[in-house]
Amino acid sequence: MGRRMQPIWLQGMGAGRRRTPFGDSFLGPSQGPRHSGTRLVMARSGDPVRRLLAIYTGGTIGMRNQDGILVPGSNLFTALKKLPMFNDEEYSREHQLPEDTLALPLTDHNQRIIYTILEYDPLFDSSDMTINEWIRIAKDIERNYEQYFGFVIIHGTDTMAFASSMLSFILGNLQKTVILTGAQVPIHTLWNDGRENLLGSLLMAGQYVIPEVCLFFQNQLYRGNRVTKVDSQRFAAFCSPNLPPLANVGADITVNHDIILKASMNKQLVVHSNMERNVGVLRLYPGITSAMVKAFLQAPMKGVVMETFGTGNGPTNPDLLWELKKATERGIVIVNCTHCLQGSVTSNYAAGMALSGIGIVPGSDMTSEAALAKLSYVLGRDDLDLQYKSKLLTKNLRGEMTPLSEDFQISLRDSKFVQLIANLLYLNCSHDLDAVRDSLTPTLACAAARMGDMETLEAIFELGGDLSESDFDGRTPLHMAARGGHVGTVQYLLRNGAKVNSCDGDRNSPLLIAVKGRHRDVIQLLKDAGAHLSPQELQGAGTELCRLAASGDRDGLIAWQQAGVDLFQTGYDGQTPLQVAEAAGNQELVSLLREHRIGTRSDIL
Ligand SMILES: NC(=O)C[C@H](N)C(=O)O
Repeated sequence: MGRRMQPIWLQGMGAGRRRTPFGDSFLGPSQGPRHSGTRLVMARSGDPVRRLLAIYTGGTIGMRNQDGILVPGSNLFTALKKLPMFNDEEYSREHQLPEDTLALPLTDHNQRIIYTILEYDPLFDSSDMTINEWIRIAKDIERNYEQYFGFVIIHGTDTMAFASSMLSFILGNLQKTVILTGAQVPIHTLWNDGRENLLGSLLMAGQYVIPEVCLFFQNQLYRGNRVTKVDSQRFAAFCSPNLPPLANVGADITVNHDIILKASMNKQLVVHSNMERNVGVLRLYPGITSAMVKAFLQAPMKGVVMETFGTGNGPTNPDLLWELKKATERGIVIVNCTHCLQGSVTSNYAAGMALSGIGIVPGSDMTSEAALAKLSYVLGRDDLDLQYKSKLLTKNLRGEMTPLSEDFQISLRDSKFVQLIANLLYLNCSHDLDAVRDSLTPTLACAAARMGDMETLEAIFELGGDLSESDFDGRTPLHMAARGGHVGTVQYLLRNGAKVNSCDGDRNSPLLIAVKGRHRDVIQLLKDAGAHLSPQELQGAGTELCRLAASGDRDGLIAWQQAGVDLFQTGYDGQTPLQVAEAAGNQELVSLLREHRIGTRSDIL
């Protein structure tokens, strides 16, 4: 018997070897080709294999013709096994690949890519896909995240732009390549686009680290939340009207490195499965009546993408505007997107201004698919209040929109400056900047919290920053928000992992800082979240209370009491605050403290 090799699929990534995708991301000049002057986001060659998971959900690509009708077709694996471009038979045999796994022939750069097919049962025409199926895909990616280098999702084209938009929001902190693809003509027919699309997707996902949800079709790799289906039959079925492709595949591959999102380093993949289902799309048309709009906006509707004319205009009919206004007042979030294929909503026209004046959120240059997905994601975030959700919708979260130009008009004293720096660090940096980012993040977050700037905190959090980390003085964003008395920010931080009793370099807890600032609402929030003053903080409390009593500082005393401190302890000289107030002749305070002592006015203090 000849010597048997260890199956190759047990080596490399599959054997549990961990690597940070970005550790391997950039191909230097000596390591391989550069294409068209762009820096490649390419996996370093020389690794024995790259393993991919191909999730087959259905769609025309695998369909079979039954009596002249196309129906979803199972067993894509067997079809691919017969095609040499998808199956290096000799290699598979020699390396004993498992039943559901195939190897591509070696790439031009000697990269071996093997892929496992996970076939859904039942398979779907994509017209039947819903948020439930997209969450299922995301969970399958999560379950298999460590074992695979990248992921290809084989999906019907009809709703693929919705799927790629939804998945871009469902999958948080993505560090690996996820590519959706499919076909206009089944892979089993002689002349089809399925082979090229699938092969291209496997090659891109197996060779490049592009930490985004992408869509590959007709030699172009697009950002998934920027695409829309524009042709029901031609092979060039998709376009990305407001963002160039991330990569073009021809004789050469050109990767548009500058626009590829930066991965959130050191963050775990998060599947946001709490997507709001009660969202919809309302396309305005000339003469639409207020009664129709009213009917559309009834419960259970929670969020609506409203497709408007041109740069975001709609009829100025007062009845219709009234219905929209009533809906926004009821808490329905409406995002204004243009029904034009290309371009952005602006506020150039009076008709557009009328819409923005009634609480409708401008959608910039988002596609309707992306806006719907974003609404579903943002409205599903139970940790945010409604006002903040509306604000978040105007922010660029996953590269789905070009930020509004006002976001770039910053000054050094403006909180937008902090936000811009955070964005630059997270979205555009090379890995040399990772260390800079890690050391600057707590400082940026503290600066934002000090200003009560929840937008920036949310941006930092969304981009993968940890909001519980302390700056060089040991202060956390919660300390800073408590100092500023920013109730909403404190609430937000507590919901997003802030440690309620952490102490800064001076051993002050957020609660003590709030007490000193007399921020009663913040004190209450912190107490409700389990905050307490430490023994060190309580040590000098008696003396501090006497000092407050001497200066007649009623609010100061109330703040200490609210934090759970007994007002009748003694100061350094054995006197109580009541005795000090008596000695100072402060009758109002004396009577308040007396009543407090006998229990009748404890509510006042
Ligand atoms: N080309 C296609 O895949 C269309 C098919 N009806 C689907 O979306 O599943």
